[in-house]
Amino acid sequence: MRPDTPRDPVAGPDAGPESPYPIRLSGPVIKGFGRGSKELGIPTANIPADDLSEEHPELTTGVYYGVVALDPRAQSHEDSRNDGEKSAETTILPAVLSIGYNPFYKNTVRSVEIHIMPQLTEPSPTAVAQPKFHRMPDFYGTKLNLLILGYIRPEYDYVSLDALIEDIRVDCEVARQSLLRDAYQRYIVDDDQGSNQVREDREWLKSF
Ligand SMILES: Cc1cc2nc3c(=O)[nH]c(=O)nc-3n(C[C@H](O)[C@H](O)[C@H](O)COP(=O)(O)O)c2cc1C
Ligand SMILES: Nc1ncnc2c1ncn2[C@@H]1O[C@H](COP(=O)(O)OP(=O)(O)O)[C@@H](O)[C@H]1O
Ligand SMILES: [Mg+2]
Repeated sequence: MRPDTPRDPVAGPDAGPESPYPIRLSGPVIKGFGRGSKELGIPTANIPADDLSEEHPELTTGVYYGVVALDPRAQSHEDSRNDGEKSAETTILPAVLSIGYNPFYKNTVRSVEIHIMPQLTEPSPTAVAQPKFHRMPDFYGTKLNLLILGYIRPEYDYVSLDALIEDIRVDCEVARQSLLRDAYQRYIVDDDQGSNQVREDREWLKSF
């Protein structure tokens, strides 16, 4: 059960991601249990977790923050004349995610669930007590690239659905404040100050 202790406003070192981060994950967006939007009002894009134990044994269950990109070609499907061309612009967006068994729901299989947040230049919808979590048009089947930049907390069970929602709201704020630091914003905004490694990670994020 969640301990009754105050939450830190940021997670991870100010100087930037520390080993083993950043960690790269990618996959098509698949169906989950359909609870995210319906029960919690928090949509989460689920990607397959099958190869996680072999490919990333260092990724323990828990809540993380990072950045994501969605394959822009999936969004411009109708315009098939452009097929194969990478003309559409890829946007990098902030994200908060959970990896694990959702102890509140007692899942028997591990899932990777990503809640995509609005750009950091927009006001945060989760800074208030009655939040409206960010919602985009559905993008099932679209390939998603995720760069995990830091760890926030372990997964917990909760006394109520409201307590789970409130903790995820705080996760969104922790992720946002963590990503607003210079060394992390570089993964979202290309300010020419990033190292070669940051540039490589950004290139990877945008490669579909
Ligand atoms: C940032 C974040 C933190 C979460 N933390 C927990 C947690 O501590 N315990 C838990 O049982 N589920 C946690 N969840 C998972 C939600 O319960 C999950 O998103 C919900 O069950 C929706 O599942 P679905 O995609 O299969 O519909 C978290 C989800 C997110 C996005
Ligand atoms: N901000 C968002 N973050 C993640 N997914 C979103 C967001 N807005 C809309 N979606 C869509 O909602 C779907 C997830 O909703 P959810 O209720 O968690 O269903 P599921 O159980 O199938 O994962 C995603 O697959 C995606 O298509
Ligand atoms: Mg989901």
